[in-house]
Amino acid sequence: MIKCSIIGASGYTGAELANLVQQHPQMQLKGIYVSEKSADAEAELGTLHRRYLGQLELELTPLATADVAKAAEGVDLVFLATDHKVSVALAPALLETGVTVMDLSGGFRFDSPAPYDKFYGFTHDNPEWLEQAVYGLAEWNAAAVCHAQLVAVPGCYPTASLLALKPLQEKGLIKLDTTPVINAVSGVSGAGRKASMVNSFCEVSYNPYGVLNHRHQPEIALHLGNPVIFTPHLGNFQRGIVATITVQLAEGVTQAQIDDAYQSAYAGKPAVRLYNKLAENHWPSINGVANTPYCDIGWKLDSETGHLVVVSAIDNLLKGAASQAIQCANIRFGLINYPLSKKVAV
Ligand SMILES: NC(=O)C1=CN([C@@H]2O[C@H](COP(=O)(O)OP(=O)(O)OC[C@H]3O[C@@H](n4cnc5c(N)ncnc54)[C@H](OP(=O)(O)O)[C@@H]3O)[C@@H](O)[C@H]2O)C=CC1
Ligand SMILES: CC(=O)N[C@@H](CCC(=O)OP(=O)(O)O)C(=O)O
Repeated sequence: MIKCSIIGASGYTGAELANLVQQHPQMQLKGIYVSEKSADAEAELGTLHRRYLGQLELELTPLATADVAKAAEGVDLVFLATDHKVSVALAPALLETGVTVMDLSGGFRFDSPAPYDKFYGFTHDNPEWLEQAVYGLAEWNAAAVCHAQLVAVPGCYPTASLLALKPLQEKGLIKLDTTPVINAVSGVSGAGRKASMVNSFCEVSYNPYGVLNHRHQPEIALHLGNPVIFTPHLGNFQRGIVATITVQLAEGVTQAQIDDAYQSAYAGKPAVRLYNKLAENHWPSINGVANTPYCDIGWKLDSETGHLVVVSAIDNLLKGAASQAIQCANIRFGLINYPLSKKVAV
């Protein structure tokens, strides 16, 4: 049994994680934490998130930053489901205890501090751990995740975008010096549980935001190895992301090469479901992935112009956060592939 604790467990991704850890046949949930002065301190998780009423009965323990090492006592693995700045503040003391850390924030997704000043609005003061952290895109980085003490679980939009684009990039199918264009829409849970004007019910519309300056643009570009134009949109639904991506292919790339790129990249990778065997008018959708750990990918080539449209869909709280963190933990500790293993019911 891998013993786990979760810091930030009352939030949207933290609660999903708590549920997945509790259901995991080879994991044990030892502690769930919130900030020192949290309004939710001592509450049962199932009373905050009623889907889990009577199932998640552990109480949320308040944790002072200075005492964070307590969350590592007697456990093998700590999940950080906290804001970027909080994760950067908490991770070093946890790592010093020798525990493995899966961080769901963007606090360790880059290999240098520079993007933090420009895109995150704070100065990163831990370049050593930035260098050591492994980017946890589970289908692509398993060999490195296997040995990592600190895993930076990718952002939700980057997960959808990278899983769609990497098969093309790795096979050299994207035309040199061109920039894939990613238009993506996310449900409101992507903004977290804390109330704000932006995610207030009456304010949410369908609109772009972060145009040409969203922090996921450099994250996608870094881990793809190609610049991208990324435009996120806020949708008036709870959870899920659909990314519609337009790519200019290299001269002469055929349908067979594209199909082969996706099939060979994701053979034996049950979290990714390919739509090319479905009828032409079937595309990945929010309904197809919400509340599931899957990434669905479909594509269509315009053979006259060499443009490819790729559509990728995930649940932002699962494949975009909690279930991808569990996939990384499974890889790191050699566990069964829960919740994707066919032997275990989800
Ligand atoms: N929502 C999403 O779709 C995705 C989110 N992420 C990232 O995952 C992280 C968590 O996101 P999300 O679940 O949405 O966030 P929420 O705002 O829903 O939850 C944040 C959690 O952190 C707790 N917290 C805040 N400060 C501290 C602290 N100092 N010590 C301990 N706990 C603290 C909060 O509780 P309290 O304030 O009561 O203490 C709460 O439990 C973020 O970095 C986010 O960017 C990544 C991918 C997708
Ligand atoms: C709808 C919404 O607000 N989404 C969030 C992305 C959430 C996510 O992926 O988190 P990271 O911050 O950990 O990268 C945003 O655009 O900021």
